[in-house]
Amino acid sequence: MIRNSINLLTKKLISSTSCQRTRMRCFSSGATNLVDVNVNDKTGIAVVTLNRPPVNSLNLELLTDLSKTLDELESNRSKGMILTSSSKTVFSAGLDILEMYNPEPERSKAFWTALQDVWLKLYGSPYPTAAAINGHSPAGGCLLAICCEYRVMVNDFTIGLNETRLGISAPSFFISSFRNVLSTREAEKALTLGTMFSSDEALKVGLVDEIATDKADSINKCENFLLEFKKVSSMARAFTKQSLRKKDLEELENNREQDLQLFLFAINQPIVQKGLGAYIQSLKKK
Ligand SMILES: CCCCC/C=C\C/C=C\C/C=C/C(=O)SCCNC(=O)CCNC(=O)[C@H](O)C(C)(C)COP(=O)(O)OP(=O)(O)OC[C@H]1O[C@@H](n2cnc3c(N)ncnc32)[C@H](O)[C@@H]1OP(=O)(O)O
Repeated sequence: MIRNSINLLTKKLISSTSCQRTRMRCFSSGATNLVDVNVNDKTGIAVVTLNRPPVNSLNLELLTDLSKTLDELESNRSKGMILTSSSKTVFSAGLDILEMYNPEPERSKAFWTALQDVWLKLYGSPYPTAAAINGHSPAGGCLLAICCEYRVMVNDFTIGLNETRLGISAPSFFISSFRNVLSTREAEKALTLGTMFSSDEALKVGLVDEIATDKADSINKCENFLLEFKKVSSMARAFTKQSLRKKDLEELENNREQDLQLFLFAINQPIVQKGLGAYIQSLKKK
């Protein structure tokens, strides 16, 4: 019992010493630890790192961890969040296709509900958000980035909502957050074609705000953006952001069940299953 307490104390001391060195507080989001969080004590900004190798595909567990993290940031009155990835080449590969292929009814419901939760919390967060996009960011990966208020993308990767290329339509809340960033004209063209933009193309069209040379540079640039809010009342800032995004947020809030049923209906269509099966095979053959 005493030895256990000493072990616990030693572990706490070691972990607090390593965090002090970088003036960071560390906390993990929950049981499965697929999301790491480091809060800079000086700025109050949290770097949230998706950590589900190999490609951070968004499955139920990762979405649940991310959702809990967003709750913690909100209840801790976070000064800001930078979303990034532990992978060297992928920000997030989007929704885990295996969650939609041969779906198990209860799990698919929980999966989609968790995605809705993450979107509502991230898109509507009272604290400022930025994405340090340090790798490819297709579909659901792009969704996470466009929920944020600012995007800095490392060169030589791709980003976009490519759902039509998989034979599915981007759900309505994907579309509304895309239109919050791009003009309706650009959004329509990119969504219908399923365009994946290079970093330079994404900058040109306004899908990202800055280009970075590497991950550290992207985090630095996101931090500079978030620090600008030091001069602004956080209440006024949050109210303004949420007013601008209110219609989109209410659209999903008021139609969650309908959106869930549409998803379940769509993924259970034989033609969608066939397409997803072929897509999984093509990824495996690469
Ligand atoms: C009106 C009706 C509306 C209703 C709508 C209904 C349904 C729509 C619902 C949702 C919309 C969908 C959103 C999505 O996000 S779908 C996912 C889209 N994602 C992609 O297309 C990306 C696919 N992946 C890639 O292109 C590449 O993997 C990469 C990200 C560019 C990385 O390339 P890299 O070469 O580094 O890795 P690998 O390709 O070798 O992959 C490694 C390993 O991971 C597996 N994998 C990759 N992506 C996914 C994924 N999204 N889900 C699950 N698994 C994935 C890949 O198969 C490899 O596995 P292996 O076992 O071979 O190691």
